[in-house]
Amino acid sequence: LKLLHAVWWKPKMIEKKLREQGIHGYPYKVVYGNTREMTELAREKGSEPAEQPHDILPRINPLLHDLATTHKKSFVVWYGTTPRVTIMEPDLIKEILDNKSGDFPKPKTNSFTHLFVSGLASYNGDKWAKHRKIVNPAFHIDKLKHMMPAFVVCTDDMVSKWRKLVNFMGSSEVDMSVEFQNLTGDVISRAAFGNNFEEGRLISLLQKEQGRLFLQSQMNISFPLLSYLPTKVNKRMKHINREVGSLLTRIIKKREKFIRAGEHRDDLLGLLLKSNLNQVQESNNSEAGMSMQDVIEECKLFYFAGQETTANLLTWTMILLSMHPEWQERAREEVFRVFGNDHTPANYDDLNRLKIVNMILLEVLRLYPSTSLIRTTRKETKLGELCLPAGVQLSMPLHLVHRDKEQWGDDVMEFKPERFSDAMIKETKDKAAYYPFGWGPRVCVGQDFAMAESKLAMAKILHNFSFELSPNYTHAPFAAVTLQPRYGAPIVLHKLPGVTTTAAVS
Ligand code: HEM
Repeated sequence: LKLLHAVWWKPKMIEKKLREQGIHGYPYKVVYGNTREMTELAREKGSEPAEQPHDILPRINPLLHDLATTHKKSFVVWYGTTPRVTIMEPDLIKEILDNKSGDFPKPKTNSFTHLFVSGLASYNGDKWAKHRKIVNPAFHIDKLKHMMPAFVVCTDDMVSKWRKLVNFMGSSEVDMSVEFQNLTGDVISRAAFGNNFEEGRLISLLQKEQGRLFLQSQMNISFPLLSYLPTKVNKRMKHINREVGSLLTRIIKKREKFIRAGEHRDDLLGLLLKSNLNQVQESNNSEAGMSMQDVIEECKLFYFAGQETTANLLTWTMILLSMHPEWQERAREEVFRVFGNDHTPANYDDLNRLKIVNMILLEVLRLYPSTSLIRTTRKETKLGELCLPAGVQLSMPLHLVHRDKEQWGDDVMEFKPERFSDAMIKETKDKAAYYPFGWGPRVCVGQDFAMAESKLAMAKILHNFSFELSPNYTHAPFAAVTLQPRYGAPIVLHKLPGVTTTAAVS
């Protein structure tokens, strides 16, 4: 009876309540929900060429596209027995993301997901509040300023390597998605672990493999129980989890020893441990701080939350600037105008002078953001005029809302960085029609970190190279937590005339 209730009665009741409030979708099917339709539609329409390159939804999620075209604002999709209601209206999105009383928590993650990622991003309630309070100070702008040398070293390493390739061949084809995964992994390793950079790099590689295996395991949406069986993939994931755990334990213990000896380092780990210690001392309560396991989870999260997201932002920026060479030229002209022939940005304040580069990054984040923010209802909850039953997931898909004609106008599918001029940013600031870094109390803790890293990398690349899409590039974005180019991002780099090696890399 319990099983029947869970797989038939409960979903049917929720479906009825949603339908009564005008929330429609594909009908619920026992156990599978709409996963079969999703797979079939993806197979059927997923490879159809897009009319406009940035009109990507019909390809990446044909079911969502179909429902959004028919129902416009709110509709439901069944992931197995879980209903997921899509919310498109900025006022409602703001109500959900701004909620401070815990009415819309993040969905619970299972023990298998914890192998890959846990920490701040998946907690709710008091645990989230405690961790957020401790993690926040480590990402403060004043602290970021001290991390700039780490960003500069990693970016210079990458640019020097490219210059060698280009100098040798005249021009060179590089897969940007691979290069930027390496760059952002190195930046986090250096910014987080300073002197323990090499161990950090190993963690980065292992976490990258863990991400790939996790994604592979999630592809089995038709057989979700596979996640729990001792398959080769699952065993490897458990092994990586242990390995990363012991690497991080060693680094953290070493660092705690230094702190006890009065020696402090201003990298993310040092700042996190210091903030943790302050919290315990101020409240005179050891429970107010994080445990060793908690710190390990937060460090792992830095890789998951900060590596691929930033690598994607940079990868799509290179692709879009290759598709729109007039903007590539405008951005390069700005970099040379602001810094001259012999310099590139070297500190945090320098980066604020790059207005056009900033506009470009914001427009790339509009068109190619992470996929969706998800919250849930634990009890019957009011949202605007709606009364949502318990157990409903709420999805706020960035790639859909960022492409809503009502919010952005008829040219919504066009790449137009001028949308993000200072005046326009002010006008749309309070409207949750643009939220690439989330919104409200759970807004991305690393957004200034990511923007600084991306502006620096783009400034140095523009200062050294011109670039274009390789004939081997196929525009096929696909959604796997973040939006990625399915077949990589091969781009041809050309040496800029008249730029000397030392000046270019300095
Ligand atoms: C372009 C790069 C990035 C993008 C697009 C991005 C996007 C986001 C978004 C949309 C959220 C909110 C998720 C939600 O509300 O469900 C988020 C949260 C978060 N991000 Fe980022 N992020 C980026 C870079 C980073 C970096 C570099 C770090 C750290 C090194 C980071 C750490 C976090 C953490 C810890 C959270 C969880 C915050 C919380 O729940 O309180 N992110 N990010």
